[in-house]
Amino acid sequence: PPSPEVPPAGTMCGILAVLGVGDVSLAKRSRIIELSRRLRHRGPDWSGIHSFEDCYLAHQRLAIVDPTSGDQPLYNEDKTVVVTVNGEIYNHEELKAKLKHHKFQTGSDCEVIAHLYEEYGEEFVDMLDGMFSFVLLDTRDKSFIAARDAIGICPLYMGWGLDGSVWFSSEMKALSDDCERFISFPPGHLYSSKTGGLRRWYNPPWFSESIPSAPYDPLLIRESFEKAVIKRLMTDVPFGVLLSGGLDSSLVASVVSRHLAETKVARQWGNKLHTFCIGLKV
Ligand SMILES: NC(=O)CC[C@H](N)C(=O)O
Repeated sequence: PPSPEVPPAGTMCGILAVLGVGDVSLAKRSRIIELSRRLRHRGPDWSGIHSFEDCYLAHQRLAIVDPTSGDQPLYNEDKTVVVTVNGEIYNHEELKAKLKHHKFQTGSDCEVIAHLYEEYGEEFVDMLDGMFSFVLLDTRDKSFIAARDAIGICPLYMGWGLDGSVWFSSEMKALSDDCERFISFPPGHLYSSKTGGLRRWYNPPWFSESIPSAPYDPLLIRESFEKAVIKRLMTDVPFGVLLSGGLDSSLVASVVSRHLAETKVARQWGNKLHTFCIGLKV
């Protein structure tokens, strides 16, 4: 799992989805926009909402990849599949290469989710390498799915309204007042409206092992660590590293500074690494 000291790029963005609310009034829409605004601090760059009958998908964006055209919700070609995502899909380019006959409308890493769903159905979640929480609505049969990354880096909550509606949100504050009951969405799980239940999509072989048996291999640890840091440099906007003063954040900063010059972001913003520390005045 990534260190919490990895730059916060992508840990923000706010999503809110309300499905099957049985109310298509303007008042309901305004209420949902108002609730989505409670997540504004998670994404100052854009606010978006898509409604289809009595289903609403809202987004507050902190733009990381393709800031100019990647506003959300995102869609498939004919806009029958709608998706609102918080997260980063690190292998989006490889996945796009598998979807040659699909037309992409944005450069967002997250758009791939709508097209993968069209191609593979809900099983596609296992193909994503990244951190994410998302809600996807298939307007053709009014079904929806929601999923959270393997270890729950991106937050997600799920709630149920008295009117039979199902809610998802990045933070509890957008659903606590309108839901009769709500839960923290379990990491590595997927909710599908078709089956009406949650199931674990993340099933690595080591889940069933009681004692991990790989021999100690420092070179492998080093390579994996470097790879994990490098793939998180996928950004079109400047970023920094939070230094805690400990070993982990120093290692992250040293790997980043060695690889910064090769990144897309360095060509535009320069290859000087910005670091931040938090201090207390006593
Ligand atoms: N902050 C986010 O969750 C970013 C979402 C998406 N990857 C983007 O760049 O816009």
